[in-house]
Amino acid sequence: MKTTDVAVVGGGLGGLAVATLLARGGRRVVLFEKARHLGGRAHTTLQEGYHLNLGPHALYLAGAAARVLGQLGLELKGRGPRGEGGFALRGGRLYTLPSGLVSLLTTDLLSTAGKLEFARVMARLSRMDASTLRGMSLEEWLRANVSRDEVRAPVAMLFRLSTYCADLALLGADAAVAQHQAALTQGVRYLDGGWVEMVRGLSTLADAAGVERVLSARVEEVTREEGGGRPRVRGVRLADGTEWAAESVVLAAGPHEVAALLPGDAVAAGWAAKAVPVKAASLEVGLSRLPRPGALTAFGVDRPWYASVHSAWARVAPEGGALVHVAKYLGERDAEASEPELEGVLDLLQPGWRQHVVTRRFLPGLTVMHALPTKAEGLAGRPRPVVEHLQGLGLVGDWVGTEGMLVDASLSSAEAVARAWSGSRVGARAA
Ligand SMILES: Cc1cc2nc3c(=O)[nH]c(=O)nc-3n(C[C@H](O)[C@H](O)[C@H](O)COP(=O)(O)OP(=O)(O)OC[C@H]3O[C@@H](n4cnc5c(N)ncnc54)[C@H](O)[C@@H]3O)c2cc1C
Repeated sequence: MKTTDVAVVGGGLGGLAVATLLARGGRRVVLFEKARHLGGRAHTTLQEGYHLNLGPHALYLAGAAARVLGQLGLELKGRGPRGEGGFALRGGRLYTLPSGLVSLLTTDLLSTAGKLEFARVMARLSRMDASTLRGMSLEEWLRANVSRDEVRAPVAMLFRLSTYCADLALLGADAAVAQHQAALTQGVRYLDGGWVEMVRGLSTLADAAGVERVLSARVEEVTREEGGGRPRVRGVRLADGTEWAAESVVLAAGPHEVAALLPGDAVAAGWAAKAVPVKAASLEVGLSRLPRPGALTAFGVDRPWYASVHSAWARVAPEGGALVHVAKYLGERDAEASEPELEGVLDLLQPGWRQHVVTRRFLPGLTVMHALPTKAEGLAGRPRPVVEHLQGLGLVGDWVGTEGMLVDASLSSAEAVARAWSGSRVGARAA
């Protein structure tokens, strides 16, 4: 049997980050990834010179991921929108936003009274202590705090944009407001070369720290033993039968995968049972040129749509070409999207785009986040990164820990596991 100090299951951004942090702390770390390549949902495909992420991806510069990447020493190039070329989309019509989303105040999208209320709500949101909103859904918060329907719709649109969630009746207001504040404080960055650059950067740092990686290696089960009252991990067993002994195991995968790796574990089964995933449909289009160079983003106000010319800010298309992402935020009310529906959004933003298509891809049901922080539980109710009922087990992912959503939660939980296990031998066995 092979041995290591820590076995990390999952080679997405969360698994790579936790493996690097633990290896830098002096652990022997082996990372197992079932796919042939690292990256998970941060994978980017190079198609005809266009760098296609799995849907539109933006790094929140004030979020936990940017903080952890900075601490690791990873610099990522790219830029984010500064408000130019933006439109609100309502009733099949585009409304110009002369200087970005704040300029909802200057369009004819809202009445004068609506503009005043919108400004008041935005100011209030930026100052709020999000943790006081625990137990309330975002929809309840909107109903209690925004009196006009014409204002509620664009405010809801901003929340969809920063959280990816369309189910505002389920989404906890604490998590949503914290994410909205992170998105607005310093804005976002689209990455040159796509999110695979983050994967490459982290994987170089992991190599330098001495992490051993095993690709095409599906872990089938976390092996366990009774240990003086509380059970503890013993290692992992791979699908090909190979066993690794490890003092600790970090599962950097989704809740259903985690439950499958821990058969008979009622706590893990409970995490999977209650997880409400956040889904999106995505149409990516590589164009030889943009028919309307000044039309760069469209935000759906009455429909959960979003379109953005990422190549206007990041190097993700060949010289002269353009990469456009169109997405639909899926939820209970709008559970599906068709390709023609998303094409229709692009028809509004970039009429004539069909004549310039070089490459395209439609992905109807991507999992953006494994579990949305619910009204009942909020961020505080998510599973903890260091698991209590099974010694030596850590969890990393966008459904774990008390900080952030999306990749911010993944990297925050990676940091929390590494911090908790630093200093002493990770979950060391009793002598
Ligand atoms: C359309 C879309 C848009 C997004 N936009 C944004 C955005 O704008 N901003 C943002 O912050 N985030 C965004 N995200 C989310 C972001 O991509 C994820 O939060 C992040 O990539 C998650 O990383 P992870 O390592 O936690 O999980 P994953 O990337 O899912 O990695 C898990 C890995 O574990 C592996 N694995 C699972 N089970 C096993 C097993 N048994 N054995 C071995 N390996 C296993 C998988 O193959 C996978 O590689 C978006 C996601 C999508 C889909």
